[in-house]
Amino acid sequence: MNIYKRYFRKYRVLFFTATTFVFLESMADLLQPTIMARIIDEGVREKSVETVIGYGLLMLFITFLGAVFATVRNILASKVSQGFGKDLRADLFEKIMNFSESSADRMESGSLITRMTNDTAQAVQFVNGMMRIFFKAPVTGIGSMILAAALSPKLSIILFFVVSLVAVLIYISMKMSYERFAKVQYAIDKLNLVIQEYLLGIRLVKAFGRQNFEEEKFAKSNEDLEKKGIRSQLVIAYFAPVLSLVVSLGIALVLYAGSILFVRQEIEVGKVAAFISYMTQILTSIIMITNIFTTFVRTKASTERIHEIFVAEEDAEGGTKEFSSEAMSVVFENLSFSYPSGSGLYALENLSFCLNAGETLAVIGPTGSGKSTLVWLLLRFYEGKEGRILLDGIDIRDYTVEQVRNAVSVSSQKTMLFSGSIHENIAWSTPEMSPDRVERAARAAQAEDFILSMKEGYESSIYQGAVNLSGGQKQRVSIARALAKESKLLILDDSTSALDAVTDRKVREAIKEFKPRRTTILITQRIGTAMGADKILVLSQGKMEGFGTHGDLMKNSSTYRDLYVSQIGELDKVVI
Ligand SMILES: Nc1ncnc2c1ncn2[C@@H]1O[C@H](COP(=O)(O)OP(=O)(O)OP(=O)(O)O)[C@@H](O)[C@H]1O
Repeated sequence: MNIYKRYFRKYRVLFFTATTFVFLESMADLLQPTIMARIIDEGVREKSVETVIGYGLLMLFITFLGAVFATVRNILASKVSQGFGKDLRADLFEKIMNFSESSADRMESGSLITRMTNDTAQAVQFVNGMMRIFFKAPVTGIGSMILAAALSPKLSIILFFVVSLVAVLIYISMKMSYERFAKVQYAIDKLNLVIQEYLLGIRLVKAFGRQNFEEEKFAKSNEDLEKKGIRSQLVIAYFAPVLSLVVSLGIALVLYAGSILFVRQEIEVGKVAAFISYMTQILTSIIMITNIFTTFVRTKASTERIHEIFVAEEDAEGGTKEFSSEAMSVVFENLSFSYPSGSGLYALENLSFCLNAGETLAVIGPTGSGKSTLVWLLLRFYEGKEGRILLDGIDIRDYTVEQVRNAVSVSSQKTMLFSGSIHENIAWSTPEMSPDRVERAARAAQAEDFILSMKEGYESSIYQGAVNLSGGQKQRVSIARALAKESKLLILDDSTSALDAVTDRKVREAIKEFKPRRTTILITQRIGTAMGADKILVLSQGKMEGFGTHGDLMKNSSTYRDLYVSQIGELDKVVI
């Protein structure tokens, strides 16, 4: 529950004011039965109308005060709990933004959404309840016990047994609830994931006629949630009637014992009535405490899930070195890396190559050979296990993560555009970017024609998921966005795969014209794209199969030659 501490500090004044009002409200409640006893014993029994009216008015006044206190504490409780919820969600969001890739791989997005919404809502409810009933129940309960004991020590013996029995029942129900509630939250995670996956691939699901399969998957998760939900509520379903039964038996016993004491003239009628009233207050408080414990148990499970986000690994920080040159040299020295969540096999193994500042490197290799992994390492999403990467001759870990990412622009394999205008998407790295730069980047990415053919040109909207653009159009906007960013290293990760060969060539030529001295890495499966680069790196199963110019590789790399033959034609027609 440590995560509440920092927020508690911020809201402590409002929190204490609210609890003060809760305390005052409880006092008002506690006074009622004693005044009632006076009305019966001093007013009704003595037939004194003035006494009945006097105490009656006092009772009304105290009730009114109690209502005022309750209103104030409700307002304050809402303010504090909603403010806390807003702060908690903001902090969680910030933390998730700084997640290391390993953390992001580990926590599925469906689970993160549940934690950000359901679990925080549970925490908000807990904080709200803490100020509304958490203090009220113990104060009213303990106060009632003291006043009841003062009224009749003998009847208090029955009270003691009833309260003890109820406390034991609550303890057992709490133990049973915790595990079940945690399972409910994980079932919600799973359901969210199924929904999310379906929504992301909705067209594919329909195209493959897999609706039935997806429906079944959803139904299974939905049923699982239903079962776990029922199991978690069964605890309350079983225990609530038992508690009510114990409470009713207790009241019956007090009435019975009270009547015996009354006959023996050891107690007055008003006092028995007040005792029953206090007993009801005590038992209501205990029921409230049961709710508190249920909320507490649920919140404990939710808090642990929120806590997991807060302690997740963040992007590594680094040293303080700064980039000096205009373009960036890139050196890999015996670098090996395997994904923390992967099979344990190296995604890149003992990789060494050197790319001078301003040069273009093409990385080619079959699928799964480690091409994208190289990009993630250059962006410091992951750290190499052995060996090192040098940027401008300095170990990548000696720069801050922010510096490295500022110096690199990337157009990734999975094109992702954001809802907003085309201009906003291209100028995404620098919102105040001049329209001229945006248009130049669009021209270089061969995107201007289709942008201008749209009704509102650069101000045309991109809908969520960029559903109103074709695959090739999305890729071109994504390339323009990478080009427009002021960077020293440009990485295009298979980002011209949806373009025809002519447009692909035009894009490559324009990239160099746009910023001639920018180091560029082109990741590709196409030999035609790789051929024109200053250097080509051939990867296969994470290992370097060749490195050099097109001519060098045609002589020395059988993998490269095979790729060439498969894509371009027979070797005897090849001019090396
Ligand atoms: N997040 C990840 N967690 C675990 N393993 C991964 C992860 N990403 C990639 N891998 C594994 O690392 C290896 C290299 O993957 P990578 O994406 O770098 O290949 P690639 O050459 O870019 O492939 P493609 O051309 O298909 O994009 C593959 O075996 C892949 O299964």
